[in-house]
Amino acid sequence: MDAIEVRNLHKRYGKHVAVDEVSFTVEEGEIFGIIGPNGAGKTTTVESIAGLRTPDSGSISVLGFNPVKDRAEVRERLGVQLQESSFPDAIKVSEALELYSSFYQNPADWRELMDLLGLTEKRHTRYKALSGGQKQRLSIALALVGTPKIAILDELTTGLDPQARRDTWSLIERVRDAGVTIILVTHFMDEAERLSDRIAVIDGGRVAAVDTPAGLIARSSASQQVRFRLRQPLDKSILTDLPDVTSVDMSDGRWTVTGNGQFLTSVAGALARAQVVAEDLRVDQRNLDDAFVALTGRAPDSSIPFERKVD
Ligand SMILES: Nc1ncnc2c1ncn2[C@@H]1O[C@H](COP(=O)(O)OP(=O)(O)OP(=O)(O)O)[C@@H](O)[C@H]1O
Repeated sequence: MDAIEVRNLHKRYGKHVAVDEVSFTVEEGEIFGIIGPNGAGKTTTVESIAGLRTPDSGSISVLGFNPVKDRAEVRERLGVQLQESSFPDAIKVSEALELYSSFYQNPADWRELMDLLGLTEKRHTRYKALSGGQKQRLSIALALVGTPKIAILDELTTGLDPQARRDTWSLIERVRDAGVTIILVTHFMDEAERLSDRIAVIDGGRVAAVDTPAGLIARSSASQQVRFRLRQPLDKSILTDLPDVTSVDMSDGRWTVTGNGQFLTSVAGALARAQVVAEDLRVDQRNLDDAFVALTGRAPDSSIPFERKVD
């Protein structure tokens, strides 16, 4: 069964169309990534799924419920970590978790969650005194405290240092393994590629593509390169004649072969047949960044600063 079905979602702010006929489905138990340039309509889309914004037209089903009409049912089953969580400055970590858990019929053990998110030492600390990373982890804990069937995580690791990001990724995988369906909105291509089962690329309010990370990468037309050195001489035509090889350059003993499709396998086979050994071999892999550029014409925004965790 689909956990979420979004059909022809449309939302405008004044004259500005923020979301334009967006459709996709999220399967139960998957991590569904949403990526796209700034202002693409990602937050508007996920906040509509959570019932926090009312679409102008289109339909949304969350586990069979309508987020606007069946608000209580959706709230009980869907947890949201919003981009800018704002809590009273004076509230303490444990108080926030206890308070939020009281909103749900079947809450998680908030002390366990606090421990899982590495916040136990900070349980008596007031919200305003938390570091950016700690605030972020608290907002994740609050999204999970209602034992939701679906969690929406918007900018999951923005503000976290590299180690804390990796810890958070492991946590999210554990949450998914426990059966929670996750929608992950992110600016980080490595995060989307590592965590998502499928990804929707949203650009200018429209869905540009929905596919697995590997499927999106395969769609990007960018070619791949392999570089190596050869001890023995090699007739260049052995490589240029290979299928899928588009160019071969050699200078200072360093070879650069560009191609697509299965060209790496053909190059490796040709070198083996010629009985030459490649040294210092380096493959420039295509990744989700390339797919993002191919689909949106823009480079992903990787300039979001992170804040050092102060523990
Ligand atoms: N409440 C609002 N009132 C007016 N315009 C809005 C409002 N919320 C969003 N917008 C505009 O709608 C468009 C989509 O915004 P949205 O926040 O959904 O995009 P986003 O993809 O989440 O962007 P970002 O990655 O920067 O968070 C943007 O042009 C934004 O300026």
